[in-house]
Amino acid sequence: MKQKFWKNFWHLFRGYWNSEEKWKARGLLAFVIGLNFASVYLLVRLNSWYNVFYNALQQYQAESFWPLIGEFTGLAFLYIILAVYAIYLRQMLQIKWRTWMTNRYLDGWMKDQVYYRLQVLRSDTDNPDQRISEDINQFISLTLQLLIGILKQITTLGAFGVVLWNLSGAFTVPIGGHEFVIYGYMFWFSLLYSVLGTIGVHFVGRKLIGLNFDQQRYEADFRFNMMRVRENSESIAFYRGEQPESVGFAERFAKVIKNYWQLMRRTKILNFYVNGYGQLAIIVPLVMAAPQYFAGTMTLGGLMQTSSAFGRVQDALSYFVSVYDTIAQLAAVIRRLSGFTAHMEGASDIKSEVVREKAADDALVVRDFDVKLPDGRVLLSDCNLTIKEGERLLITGASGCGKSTLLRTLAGIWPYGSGEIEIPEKSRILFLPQRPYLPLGSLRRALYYPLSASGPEENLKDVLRKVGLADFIPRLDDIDDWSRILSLGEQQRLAFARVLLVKPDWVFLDEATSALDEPREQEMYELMRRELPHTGIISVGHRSTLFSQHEEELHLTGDGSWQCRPVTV
Ligand SMILES: Nc1ncnc2c1ncn2[C@@H]1O[C@H](COP(=O)(O)OP(=O)(O)OP(=O)(O)O)[C@@H](O)[C@H]1O
Repeated sequence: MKQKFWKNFWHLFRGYWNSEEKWKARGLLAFVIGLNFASVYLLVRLNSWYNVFYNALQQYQAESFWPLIGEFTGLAFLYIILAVYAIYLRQMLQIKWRTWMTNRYLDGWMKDQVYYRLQVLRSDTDNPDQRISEDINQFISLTLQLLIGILKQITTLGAFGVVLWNLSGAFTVPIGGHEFVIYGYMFWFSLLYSVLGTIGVHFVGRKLIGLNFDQQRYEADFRFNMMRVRENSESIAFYRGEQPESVGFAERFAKVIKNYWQLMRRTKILNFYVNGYGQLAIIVPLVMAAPQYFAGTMTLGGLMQTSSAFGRVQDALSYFVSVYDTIAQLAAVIRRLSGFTAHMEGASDIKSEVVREKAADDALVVRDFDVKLPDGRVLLSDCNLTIKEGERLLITGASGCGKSTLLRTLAGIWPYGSGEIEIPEKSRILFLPQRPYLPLGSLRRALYYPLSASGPEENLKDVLRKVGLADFIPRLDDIDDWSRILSLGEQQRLAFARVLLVKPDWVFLDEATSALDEPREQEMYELMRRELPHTGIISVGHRSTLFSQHEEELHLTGDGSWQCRPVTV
Protein backbone atom coordinates (compact mmCIF):
# COMPACT_ATOMS: atom_id res chain seq x y z
CA MET A 1 0.00 0.00 0.00
CA LYS A 2 2.76 2.41 1.07
CA GLN A 3 4.88 1.30 -1.85
CA LYS A 4 2.00 2.01 -4.19
CA PHE A 5 1.54 5.45 -2.66
CA TRP A 6 5.17 6.34 -3.35
CA LYS A 7 5.09 4.84 -6.81
CA ASN A 8 1.97 6.77 -7.75
CA PHE A 9 3.32 9.92 -6.14
CA TRP A 10 6.53 9.66 -8.10
CA HIS A 11 4.66 9.00 -11.34
CA LEU A 12 2.62 12.20 -10.90
CA PHE A 13 5.49 14.24 -9.49
CA ARG A 14 8.39 13.62 -11.83
CA GLY A 15 6.85 14.92 -15.09
CA TYR A 16 7.21 18.63 -14.44
CA TRP A 17 10.63 18.39 -12.82
CA ASN A 18 12.00 16.58 -15.86
CA SER A 19 10.16 18.65 -18.44
CA GLU A 20 11.44 21.37 -20.76
CA GLU A 21 10.83 23.82 -17.88
CA LYS A 22 12.92 21.76 -15.45
CA TRP A 23 15.79 24.20 -14.93
CA LYS A 24 13.53 27.15 -14.25
CA ALA A 25 11.40 25.02 -11.92
CA ARG A 26 14.31 23.52 -10.02
CA GLY A 27 15.94 26.95 -9.73
CA LEU A 28 12.79 28.50 -8.33
CA LEU A 29 12.30 25.63 -5.89
CA ALA A 30 15.90 25.92 -4.71
CA PHE A 31 15.41 29.66 -4.25
CA VAL A 32 12.20 29.16 -2.23
CA ILE A 33 13.90 26.55 -0.04
CA GLY A 34 16.85 28.94 0.35
CA LEU A 35 14.49 31.70 1.51
CA ASN A 36 13.04 29.34 4.08
CA PHE A 37 16.50 28.40 5.34
CA ALA A 38 17.40 32.10 5.53
CA SER A 39 14.27 32.78 7.56
CA VAL A 40 15.30 30.02 10.01
CA TYR A 41 18.72 31.65 10.27
CA LEU A 42 17.04 34.99 11.08
CA LEU A 43 14.96 33.27 13.75
CA VAL A 44 18.14 31.96 15.34
CA ARG A 45 19.60 35.49 15.24
CA LEU A 46 16.42 36.86 16.83
CA ASN A 47 16.62 34.15 19.44
CA SER A 48 20.15 35.11 20.50
CA TRP A 49 19.03 38.75 20.47
CA TYR A 50 16.72 37.80 23.37
CA ASN A 51 19.72 36.72 25.37
CA VAL A 52 21.63 39.97 24.83
CA PHE A 53 18.55 42.15 25.29
CA TYR A 54 17.39 40.67 28.58
CA ASN A 55 20.91 40.67 29.96
CA ALA A 56 21.18 44.37 29.09
CA LEU A 57 17.86 44.97 30.87
CA GLN A 58 18.97 43.00 33.93
CA GLN A 59 22.17 45.02 34.12
CA TYR A 60 20.38 48.35 33.52
CA GLN A 61 22.52 49.09 30.46
CA ALA A 62 20.41 51.98 29.15
CA GLU A 63 22.93 52.79 26.41
CA SER A 64 22.40 49.32 24.83
CA PHE A 65 18.60 49.63 24.76
CA TRP A 66 18.08 51.65 21.58
CA PRO A 67 20.82 49.96 19.53
CA LEU A 68 19.27 46.59 20.46
CA ILE A 69 15.78 47.79 19.54
CA GLY A 70 17.29 48.99 16.26
CA GLU A 71 18.89 45.58 15.67
CA PHE A 72 15.60 43.85 16.35
CA THR A 73 13.78 46.15 13.93
CA GLY A 74 16.33 45.40 11.21
CA LEU A 75 16.12 41.64 11.75
CA ALA A 76 12.32 41.71 11.97
CA PHE A 77 12.11 43.75 8.76
CA LEU A 78 14.31 41.25 6.90
CA TYR A 79 12.28 38.39 8.35
CA ILE A 80 9.03 39.92 7.09
CA ILE A 81 10.43 40.31 3.57
CA LEU A 82 11.69 36.72 3.56
CA ALA A 83 8.45 35.31 4.93
CA VAL A 84 6.30 37.16 2.38
CA TYR A 85 8.48 36.25 -0.62
CA ALA A 86 8.86 32.64 0.49
CA ILE A 87 5.08 32.29 0.12
CA TYR A 88 4.75 34.47 -2.98
CA LEU A 89 7.43 32.56 -4.88
CA ARG A 90 6.06 29.23 -3.72
CA GLN A 91 2.71 30.24 -5.19
CA MET A 92 4.45 31.28 -8.39
CA LEU A 93 6.01 27.83 -8.63
CA GLN A 94 2.63 26.31 -7.89
CA ILE A 95 0.90 28.16 -10.72
CA LYS A 96 3.65 27.31 -13.21
CA TRP A 97 3.51 23.64 -12.26
CA ARG A 98 -0.27 23.66 -12.42
CA THR A 99 -0.26 25.24 -15.88
CA TRP A 100 2.16 22.61 -17.15
CA MET A 101 0.32 19.68 -15.60
CA THR A 102 -3.16 20.91 -16.57
CA ASN A 103 -2.07 21.36 -20.18
CA ARG A 104 -0.66 17.83 -20.16
CA TYR A 105 -3.90 16.39 -18.83
CA LEU A 106 -6.05 18.43 -21.21
CA ASP A 107 -3.93 17.25 -24.15
CA GLY A 108 -4.18 13.64 -22.96
CA TRP A 109 -7.91 13.97 -22.50
CA MET A 110 -8.44 15.34 -26.02
CA LYS A 111 -5.90 13.05 -27.73
CA ASP A 112 -7.29 9.94 -29.45
CA GLN A 113 -10.76 11.13 -28.35
CA VAL A 114 -10.02 9.92 -24.84
CA TYR A 115 -12.80 12.19 -23.49
CA TYR A 116 -15.26 10.15 -25.54
CA ARG A 117 -13.72 6.77 -24.93
CA LEU A 118 -13.64 7.31 -21.17
CA GLN A 119 -17.33 8.02 -21.13
CA VAL A 120 -18.53 5.43 -23.59
CA LEU A 121 -16.08 2.62 -23.14
CA ARG A 122 -15.23 2.76 -19.46
CA SER A 123 -18.07 3.32 -17.09
CA ASP A 124 -15.85 3.40 -13.97
CA THR A 125 -14.24 6.80 -14.56
CA ASP A 126 -15.67 9.60 -12.51
CA ASN A 127 -15.66 13.32 -13.25
CA PRO A 128 -12.63 14.11 -15.43
CA ASP A 129 -13.48 17.81 -15.01
CA GLN A 130 -12.94 17.57 -11.25
CA ARG A 131 -9.74 15.56 -11.65
CA ILE A 132 -8.28 18.16 -14.02
CA SER A 133 -9.43 21.33 -12.33
CA GLU A 134 -9.39 20.49 -8.60
CA ASP A 135 -7.22 17.46 -8.00
CA ILE A 136 -4.22 18.69 -9.97
CA ASN A 137 -4.33 21.97 -8.08
CA GLN A 138 -4.59 20.22 -4.74
CA PHE A 139 -1.86 17.74 -5.56
CA ILE A 140 0.56 20.52 -6.38
CA SER A 141 -0.30 22.81 -3.50
CA LEU A 142 -0.20 20.01 -0.90
CA THR A 143 3.04 18.58 -2.28
CA LEU A 144 4.83 21.93 -2.22
CA GLN A 145 3.42 22.77 1.18
CA LEU A 146 4.65 19.47 2.61
CA LEU A 147 8.00 19.41 0.86
CA ILE A 148 8.97 22.95 1.81
CA GLY A 149 7.33 22.76 5.25
CA ILE A 150 9.13 19.55 6.23
CA LEU A 151 12.52 20.88 5.07
CA LYS A 152 11.98 24.10 6.99
CA GLN A 153 10.98 22.31 10.16
CA ILE A 154 13.95 19.93 9.99
CA THR A 155 16.25 22.94 9.67
CA THR A 156 14.49 24.69 12.56
CA LEU A 157 14.79 21.57 14.67
CA GLY A 158 18.51 21.26 13.93
CA ALA A 159 19.30 24.94 14.47
CA PHE A 160 17.32 25.40 17.67
CA GLY A 161 18.27 21.98 18.96
CA VAL A 162 21.91 23.16 18.87
CA VAL A 163 20.92 26.45 20.56
CA LEU A 164 19.10 24.59 23.33
CA TRP A 165 21.95 22.14 23.76
CA ASN A 166 24.48 24.93 24.13
CA LEU A 167 22.28 26.85 26.53
CA SER A 168 21.34 24.09 28.88
CA GLY A 169 24.80 23.01 30.00
CA ALA A 170 25.08 19.95 32.24
CA PHE A 171 22.48 18.87 34.74
CA THR A 172 23.43 16.60 37.64
CA VAL A 173 20.90 14.11 38.92
CA PRO A 174 21.75 12.26 42.14
CA ILE A 175 20.39 8.71 42.01
CA GLY A 176 21.15 6.23 44.84
CA GLY A 177 24.41 7.80 45.96
CA HIS A 178 25.64 8.24 42.35
CA GLU A 179 25.55 11.47 40.41
CA PHE A 180 24.47 11.30 36.78
CA VAL A 181 25.36 14.18 34.49
CA ILE A 182 22.95 14.90 31.65
CA TYR A 183 24.38 17.09 28.93
CA GLY A 184 21.97 19.32 26.95
CA TYR A 185 19.16 18.35 29.27
CA MET A 186 16.85 21.10 27.95
CA PHE A 187 17.22 19.66 24.48
CA TRP A 188 16.32 16.18 25.67
CA PHE A 189 13.47 17.52 27.66
CA SER A 190 12.01 19.45 24.74
CA LEU A 191 12.33 16.31 22.65
CA LEU A 192 10.48 14.27 25.24
CA TYR A 193 7.82 16.94 25.66
CA SER A 194 7.22 17.10 21.91
CA VAL A 195 7.18 13.35 21.40
CA LEU A 196 4.64 12.94 24.21
CA GLY A 197 2.66 15.84 22.77
CA THR A 198 2.73 14.30 19.32
CA ILE A 199 1.52 10.95 20.60
CA GLY A 200 -1.23 12.74 22.52
CA VAL A 201 -2.41 14.71 19.49
CA HIS A 202 -2.37 11.61 17.37
CA PHE A 203 -4.50 9.86 19.95
CA VAL A 204 -7.00 12.70 20.24
CA GLY A 205 -6.98 13.78 16.60
CA ARG A 206 -6.81 10.58 14.58
CA LYS A 207 -10.59 10.16 14.53
CA LEU A 208 -10.81 13.55 12.79
CA ILE A 209 -9.26 12.15 9.62
CA GLY A 210 -12.07 9.66 9.13
CA LEU A 211 -14.66 12.23 10.11
CA ASN A 212 -13.26 14.78 7.63
CA PHE A 213 -13.21 12.19 4.90
CA ASP A 214 -16.84 11.27 5.61
CA GLN A 215 -17.81 14.93 5.71
CA GLN A 216 -16.49 15.47 2.20
CA ARG A 217 -18.23 12.35 0.98
CA TYR A 218 -21.59 13.36 2.49
CA GLU A 219 -21.28 16.89 1.13
CA ALA A 220 -20.50 15.48 -2.32
CA ASP A 221 -23.53 13.14 -2.16
CA PHE A 222 -25.76 16.04 -1.19
CA ARG A 223 -24.39 18.21 -4.02
CA PHE A 224 -24.69 15.37 -6.51
CA ASN A 225 -28.32 14.87 -5.57
CA MET A 226 -29.08 18.53 -6.31
CA MET A 227 -27.14 18.37 -9.55
CA ARG A 228 -29.21 15.39 -10.72
CA VAL A 229 -32.37 17.39 -10.08
CA ARG A 230 -30.98 20.33 -12.05
CA GLU A 231 -30.02 18.09 -14.96
CA ASN A 232 -33.31 16.21 -15.00
CA SER A 233 -35.55 19.07 -13.99
CA GLU A 234 -38.02 18.57 -16.81
CA SER A 235 -38.58 14.86 -16.24
CA ILE A 236 -38.94 15.37 -12.49
CA ALA A 237 -41.41 18.20 -13.06
CA PHE A 238 -43.48 16.01 -15.42
CA TYR A 239 -43.51 13.21 -12.84
CA ARG A 240 -44.33 15.72 -10.07
CA GLY A 241 -41.37 14.14 -8.32
CA GLU A 242 -40.82 16.95 -5.78
CA GLN A 243 -41.82 14.77 -2.81
CA PRO A 244 -39.34 11.89 -3.35
CA GLU A 245 -36.66 14.38 -4.32
CA SER A 246 -37.24 16.40 -1.12
CA VAL A 247 -37.00 13.21 0.93
CA GLY A 248 -33.71 12.43 -0.83
CA PHE A 249 -32.37 15.92 -0.05
CA ALA A 250 -33.42 15.68 3.60
CA GLU A 251 -31.79 12.25 4.04
CA ARG A 252 -28.51 13.35 2.52
CA PHE A 253 -28.42 16.67 4.32
CA ALA A 254 -29.16 14.94 7.65
CA LYS A 255 -26.01 12.85 7.17
CA VAL A 256 -24.00 16.02 6.50
CA ILE A 257 -25.23 17.62 9.72
CA LYS A 258 -24.93 14.51 11.89
CA ASN A 259 -21.34 14.00 10.85
CA TYR A 260 -20.60 17.68 11.35
CA TRP A 261 -21.75 17.48 14.97
CA GLN A 262 -19.34 14.62 15.58
CA LEU A 263 -16.63 16.62 13.88
CA MET A 264 -17.35 19.63 16.10
CA ARG A 265 -17.22 17.56 19.30
CA ARG A 266 -13.92 15.95 18.32
CA THR A 267 -12.47 19.31 17.32
CA LYS A 268 -13.49 20.74 20.68
CA ILE A 269 -11.57 18.03 22.54
CA LEU A 270 -8.59 18.51 20.25
CA ASN A 271 -8.65 22.28 20.78
CA PHE A 272 -8.63 21.82 24.57
CA TYR A 273 -5.62 19.61 24.20
CA VAL A 274 -3.71 21.77 21.68
CA ASN A 275 -4.31 25.01 23.60
CA GLY A 276 -3.40 23.42 26.92
CA TYR A 277 -0.26 21.93 25.42
CA GLY A 278 0.69 25.30 23.87
CA GLN A 279 0.21 27.24 27.10
CA LEU A 280 2.11 24.65 29.09
CA ALA A 281 4.98 25.00 26.65
CA ILE A 282 5.45 28.59 27.84
CA ILE A 283 5.77 27.63 31.50
CA VAL A 284 7.58 24.30 31.24
CA PRO A 285 10.96 25.62 29.95
CA LEU A 286 10.92 28.38 32.58
CA VAL A 287 10.34 25.83 35.31
CA MET A 288 13.04 23.57 33.92
CA ALA A 289 15.63 26.32 33.56
CA ALA A 290 14.76 28.05 36.87
CA PRO A 291 17.16 25.95 39.05
CA GLN A 292 20.11 27.04 36.92
CA TYR A 293 18.95 30.65 36.88
CA PHE A 294 18.57 30.79 40.67
CA ALA A 295 21.87 28.97 41.13
CA GLY A 296 23.40 31.85 39.15
CA THR A 297 24.67 29.66 36.30
CA MET A 298 22.19 31.14 33.83
CA THR A 299 21.48 34.79 33.12
CA LEU A 300 18.00 36.27 32.57
CA GLY A 301 18.88 36.55 28.89
CA GLY A 302 19.79 32.85 28.86
CA LEU A 303 16.50 32.01 30.50
CA MET A 304 14.48 33.97 27.95
CA GLN A 305 16.47 32.55 25.04
CA THR A 306 15.95 29.03 26.38
CA SER A 307 12.25 29.58 26.65
CA SER A 308 12.01 30.92 23.07
CA ALA A 309 14.24 28.16 21.64
CA PHE A 310 12.19 25.53 23.47
CA GLY A 311 9.08 26.94 21.81
CA ARG A 312 10.69 26.69 18.35
CA VAL A 313 11.90 23.10 18.81
CA GLN A 314 8.56 22.13 20.17
CA ASP A 315 6.76 23.84 17.26
CA ALA A 316 8.95 22.10 14.72
CA LEU A 317 8.32 18.68 16.20
CA SER A 318 4.62 19.32 16.56
CA TYR A 319 4.51 20.27 12.86
CA PHE A 320 4.62 16.59 12.06
CA VAL A 321 1.33 16.24 13.90
CA SER A 322 -0.32 19.06 12.05
CA VAL A 323 0.67 17.62 8.67
CA TYR A 324 -1.04 14.36 9.52
CA ASP A 325 -4.25 15.62 8.02
CA THR A 326 -2.47 17.10 4.98
CA ILE A 327 -0.79 13.77 4.24
CA ALA A 328 -4.16 12.01 4.42
CA GLN A 329 -5.59 14.57 1.96
CA LEU A 330 -2.62 14.16 -0.37
CA ALA A 331 -2.99 10.37 -0.29
CA ALA A 332 -6.63 10.70 -1.35
CA VAL A 333 -5.77 13.11 -4.18
CA ILE A 334 -2.97 10.85 -5.41
CA ARG A 335 -5.33 7.89 -5.44
CA ARG A 336 -7.89 9.78 -7.53
CA LEU A 337 -5.38 11.29 -9.96
CA SER A 338 -3.50 8.03 -10.47
CA GLY A 339 -6.74 6.19 -11.20
CA PHE A 340 -7.70 8.84 -13.71
CA THR A 341 -4.25 8.79 -15.34
CA ALA A 342 -4.39 5.01 -15.68
CA HIS A 343 -7.86 5.17 -17.25
CA MET A 344 -6.73 7.86 -19.68
CA GLU A 345 -3.69 5.84 -20.68
CA GLY A 346 -5.82 2.71 -21.00
CA ALA A 347 -8.37 4.47 -23.19
CA SER A 348 -5.67 5.99 -25.37
CA ASP A 349 -3.93 2.61 -25.77
CA ILE A 350 -6.93 0.90 -27.36
CA LYS A 351 -5.90 0.78 -30.97
CA SER A 352 -8.39 0.31 -33.74
CA GLU A 353 -7.58 -2.32 -36.33
CA VAL A 354 -9.40 -0.36 -39.00
CA VAL A 355 -6.99 0.71 -41.70
CA ARG A 356 -7.81 4.03 -43.35
CA GLU A 357 -6.50 4.62 -46.82
CA LYS A 358 -6.83 7.23 -49.50
CA ALA A 359 -9.25 6.16 -52.21
CA ALA A 360 -8.24 6.05 -55.82
CA ASP A 361 -11.59 7.41 -57.03
CA ASP A 362 -14.41 9.44 -55.50
CA ALA A 363 -16.02 6.67 -53.48
CA LEU A 364 -16.07 5.52 -49.91
CA VAL A 365 -15.10 1.86 -49.94
CA VAL A 366 -15.45 -0.48 -46.98
CA ARG A 367 -13.63 -3.81 -47.11
CA ASP A 368 -13.72 -6.88 -44.85
CA PHE A 369 -15.22 -4.72 -42.16
CA ASP A 370 -15.96 -6.09 -38.67
CA VAL A 371 -17.63 -4.18 -35.84
CA LYS A 372 -17.46 -5.54 -32.30
CA LEU A 373 -18.38 -4.64 -28.74
CA PRO A 374 -15.75 -4.25 -26.00
CA ASP A 375 -16.61 -7.79 -24.79
CA GLY A 376 -15.84 -9.18 -28.23
CA ARG A 377 -19.44 -9.71 -29.38
CA VAL A 378 -19.65 -9.29 -33.15
CA LEU A 379 -22.25 -6.82 -34.44
CA LEU A 380 -21.18 -6.85 -38.07
CA SER A 381 -18.92 -9.27 -39.84
CA ASP A 382 -17.03 -9.14 -43.09
CA CYS A 383 -18.95 -6.24 -44.60
CA ASN A 384 -18.05 -4.88 -48.04
CA LEU A 385 -19.60 -1.69 -49.42
CA THR A 386 -18.97 1.01 -51.97
CA ILE A 387 -20.73 4.34 -51.63
CA LYS A 388 -20.09 6.60 -54.56
CA GLU A 389 -19.94 10.38 -54.43
CA GLY A 390 -23.47 11.78 -53.98
CA GLU A 391 -24.95 8.33 -53.18
CA ARG A 392 -27.27 7.78 -50.25
CA LEU A 393 -27.29 4.71 -48.04
CA LEU A 394 -29.82 3.90 -45.32
CA ILE A 395 -28.75 1.56 -42.52
CA THR A 396 -31.67 -0.38 -41.05
CA GLY A 397 -32.22 -3.11 -38.47
CA ALA A 398 -33.86 -3.78 -35.14
CA SER A 399 -33.11 -1.62 -32.14
CA GLY A 400 -29.76 -2.58 -30.59
CA CYS A 401 -28.47 -4.40 -33.69
CA GLY A 402 -25.47 -2.08 -34.00
CA LYS A 403 -26.45 0.65 -36.49
CA SER A 404 -25.08 3.55 -34.43
CA THR A 405 -21.97 1.54 -33.58
CA LEU A 406 -21.32 0.96 -37.29
CA LEU A 407 -21.58 4.73 -37.90
CA ARG A 408 -19.17 5.37 -35.03
CA THR A 409 -16.69 2.86 -36.48
CA LEU A 410 -16.95 4.39 -39.95
CA ALA A 411 -16.43 7.85 -38.44
CA GLY A 412 -13.32 6.51 -36.65
CA ILE A 413 -14.39 7.05 -33.05
CA TRP A 414 -15.29 3.44 -32.14
CA PRO A 415 -12.05 1.48 -31.82
CA TYR A 416 -13.41 -2.08 -31.63
CA GLY A 417 -13.41 -2.81 -35.31
CA SER A 418 -11.22 -4.13 -38.07
CA GLY A 419 -11.02 -3.96 -41.82
CA GLU A 420 -10.27 -1.29 -44.35
CA ILE A 421 -11.87 2.01 -45.28
CA GLU A 422 -10.85 3.86 -48.38
CA ILE A 423 -11.88 7.46 -48.41
CA PRO A 424 -11.02 10.17 -50.97
CA GLU A 425 -8.21 12.45 -49.88
CA LYS A 426 -9.16 15.64 -48.01
CA SER A 427 -12.78 14.51 -47.67
CA ARG A 428 -14.69 16.45 -45.10
CA ILE A 429 -17.00 14.36 -42.90
CA LEU A 430 -19.82 15.65 -40.74
CA PHE A 431 -21.66 13.55 -38.18
CA LEU A 432 -25.21 14.42 -37.16
CA PRO A 433 -26.31 12.66 -33.97
CA GLN A 434 -29.87 12.62 -32.70
CA ARG A 435 -29.11 15.49 -30.31
CA PRO A 436 -26.70 17.88 -31.99
CA TYR A 437 -23.98 19.42 -29.92
CA LEU A 438 -24.30 23.18 -29.51
CA PRO A 439 -21.25 24.84 -27.96
CA LEU A 440 -21.66 27.62 -25.41
CA GLY A 441 -21.63 31.06 -27.00
CA SER A 442 -23.44 32.73 -29.87
CA LEU A 443 -25.87 31.05 -32.24
CA ARG A 444 -23.52 31.98 -35.08
CA ARG A 445 -20.73 29.99 -33.44
CA ALA A 446 -23.09 27.04 -32.93
CA LEU A 447 -24.02 27.11 -36.59
CA TYR A 448 -20.46 26.94 -37.88
CA TYR A 449 -19.21 24.43 -35.30
CA PRO A 450 -16.63 22.80 -35.59
CA LEU A 451 -15.27 25.51 -37.90
CA SER A 452 -13.98 28.50 -35.99
CA ALA A 453 -14.39 31.09 -38.75
CA SER A 454 -17.79 32.18 -40.02
CA GLY A 455 -18.69 32.77 -43.67
CA PRO A 456 -20.58 35.50 -45.56
CA GLU A 457 -23.57 36.96 -43.68
CA GLU A 458 -26.02 36.71 -46.58
CA ASN A 459 -25.26 33.04 -47.11
CA LEU A 460 -25.83 32.35 -43.42
CA LYS A 461 -29.21 34.11 -43.40
CA ASP A 462 -30.20 32.33 -46.58
CA VAL A 463 -29.37 28.94 -45.06
CA LEU A 464 -31.36 29.75 -41.91
CA ARG A 465 -34.38 30.63 -44.02
CA LYS A 466 -34.03 27.38 -45.96
CA VAL A 467 -34.07 25.22 -42.82
CA GLY A 468 -36.98 27.17 -41.33
CA LEU A 469 -35.05 29.05 -38.64
CA ALA A 470 -35.51 32.56 -40.09
CA ASP A 471 -36.97 33.76 -36.77
CA PHE A 472 -33.53 33.41 -35.21
CA ILE A 473 -31.72 35.67 -37.69
CA PRO A 474 -31.93 38.75 -35.39
CA ARG A 475 -30.48 36.68 -32.52
CA LEU A 476 -27.43 35.33 -34.31
CA ASP A 477 -25.01 37.08 -31.96
CA ASP A 478 -26.90 36.46 -28.73
CA ILE A 479 -24.79 34.48 -26.28
CA ASP A 480 -26.78 31.85 -24.47
CA ASP A 481 -27.13 28.17 -23.70
CA TRP A 482 -28.78 27.43 -27.03
CA SER A 483 -29.25 23.72 -26.34
CA ARG A 484 -31.65 24.74 -23.58
CA ILE A 485 -33.54 27.34 -25.61
CA LEU A 486 -34.06 25.52 -28.92
CA SER A 487 -36.48 22.63 -29.14
CA LEU A 488 -34.99 19.31 -30.23
CA GLY A 489 -36.60 19.73 -33.68
CA GLU A 490 -35.07 23.20 -34.02
CA GLN A 491 -31.70 21.84 -32.94
CA GLN A 492 -31.94 19.15 -35.59
CA ARG A 493 -32.75 21.78 -38.23
CA LEU A 494 -29.78 23.80 -37.00
CA ALA A 495 -27.64 20.71 -37.64
CA PHE A 496 -28.87 20.66 -41.25
CA ALA A 497 -27.99 24.35 -41.54
CA ARG A 498 -24.52 23.35 -40.36
CA VAL A 499 -24.32 20.75 -43.16
CA LEU A 500 -25.19 23.42 -45.74
CA LEU A 501 -22.58 25.80 -44.32
CA VAL A 502 -19.74 23.31 -43.81
CA LYS A 503 -20.45 21.53 -47.13
CA PRO A 504 -18.97 18.15 -46.17
CA ASP A 505 -18.20 15.41 -48.69
CA TRP A 506 -19.84 12.77 -46.52
CA VAL A 507 -22.59 13.13 -43.94
CA PHE A 508 -23.44 10.49 -41.33
CA LEU A 509 -26.91 10.97 -39.86
CA ASP A 510 -27.87 8.96 -36.76
CA GLU A 511 -31.61 9.43 -36.34
CA ALA A 512 -30.91 13.08 -37.03
CA THR A 513 -34.52 13.77 -38.03
CA SER A 514 -36.26 11.88 -35.20
CA ALA A 515 -37.81 15.05 -33.75
CA LEU A 516 -39.06 16.41 -37.09
CA ASP A 517 -42.46 15.75 -38.59
CA GLU A 518 -42.36 13.69 -41.77
CA PRO A 519 -42.87 16.55 -44.28
CA ARG A 520 -40.06 18.51 -42.58
CA GLU A 521 -37.83 15.42 -42.70
CA GLN A 522 -38.42 15.07 -46.44
CA GLU A 523 -37.76 18.77 -46.85
CA MET A 524 -34.39 18.54 -45.06
CA TYR A 525 -33.22 15.55 -47.13
CA GLU A 526 -34.34 17.21 -50.38
CA LEU A 527 -32.58 20.39 -49.37
CA MET A 528 -29.32 18.47 -48.88
CA ARG A 529 -29.71 16.71 -52.19
CA ARG A 530 -30.39 20.00 -54.02
CA GLU A 531 -27.69 22.07 -52.36
CA LEU A 532 -25.02 19.42 -52.02
CA PRO A 533 -25.50 16.99 -54.92
CA HIS A 534 -21.99 15.53 -54.54
CA THR A 535 -22.25 14.79 -50.85
CA GLY A 536 -22.55 11.14 -49.89
CA ILE A 537 -25.20 10.48 -47.22
CA ILE A 538 -25.23 7.56 -44.80
CA SER A 539 -28.27 7.54 -42.51
CA VAL A 540 -29.58 5.48 -39.66
CA GLY A 541 -33.28 5.66 -38.95
CA HIS A 542 -36.41 3.71 -38.23
CA ARG A 543 -39.01 5.67 -40.21
CA SER A 544 -40.29 4.09 -43.43
CA THR A 545 -40.47 7.54 -45.03
CA LEU A 546 -36.66 7.61 -45.06
CA PHE A 547 -36.51 4.90 -47.74
CA SER A 548 -37.59 7.30 -50.48
CA GLN A 549 -34.59 9.50 -49.69
CA HIS A 550 -32.00 6.76 -50.21
CA GLU A 551 -30.94 4.54 -53.08
CA GLU A 552 -29.38 1.71 -51.09
CA GLU A 553 -30.28 -0.07 -47.89
CA LEU A 554 -27.83 -1.86 -45.61
CA HIS A 555 -29.80 -4.16 -43.34
CA LEU A 556 -28.15 -5.47 -40.17
CA THR A 557 -29.41 -8.46 -38.22
CA GLY A 558 -27.35 -7.90 -35.09
CA ASP A 559 -25.57 -11.30 -35.19
CA GLY A 560 -22.94 -10.16 -37.64
CA SER A 561 -24.73 -10.82 -40.91
CA TRP A 562 -25.88 -8.06 -43.24
CA GLN A 563 -27.53 -7.47 -46.56
CA CYS A 564 -27.08 -4.59 -48.99
CA ARG A 565 -29.84 -4.02 -51.53
CA PRO A 566 -31.25 -1.23 -53.71
CA VAL A 567 -34.24 0.57 -52.23
CA THR A 568 -37.45 -0.14 -54.08
CA VAL A 569 -40.22 2.21 -53.02
N1 LIG B 1 -20.20 1.53 -24.70
C1 LIG B 1 -20.79 0.37 -24.88
N2 LIG B 1 -20.34 -0.69 -24.19
C2 LIG B 1 -20.92 -1.89 -24.34
N3 LIG B 1 -21.97 -2.13 -25.17
C3 LIG B 1 -22.45 -1.11 -25.88
C4 LIG B 1 -21.89 0.20 -25.78
N4 LIG B 1 -22.58 1.01 -26.60
C5 LIG B 1 -23.53 0.25 -27.19
N5 LIG B 1 -23.47 -1.01 -26.77
C6 LIG B 1 -24.32 -2.13 -27.16
O1 LIG B 1 -24.14 -2.32 -28.56
C7 LIG B 1 -25.33 -2.74 -29.15
C8 LIG B 1 -25.60 -1.87 -30.37
O2 LIG B 1 -25.86 -0.56 -29.97
P1 LIG B 1 -26.24 0.56 -31.03
O3 LIG B 1 -26.47 1.82 -30.30
O4 LIG B 1 -25.25 0.55 -32.12
O5 LIG B 1 -27.63 0.00 -31.59
P2 LIG B 1 -28.63 0.65 -32.59
O6 LIG B 1 -28.89 -0.39 -33.62
O7 LIG B 1 -28.15 1.96 -33.07
O8 LIG B 1 -29.89 0.82 -31.64
P3 LIG B 1 -31.13 1.85 -31.70
O9 LIG B 1 -31.83 1.61 -32.97
O10 LIG B 1 -31.94 1.45 -30.51
O11 LIG B 1 -30.53 3.22 -31.57
C9 LIG B 1 -26.42 -2.65 -28.10
O12 LIG B 1 -26.69 -3.95 -27.62
C10 LIG B 1 -25.80 -1.82 -27.00
O13 LIG B 1 -26.27 -2.20 -25.73
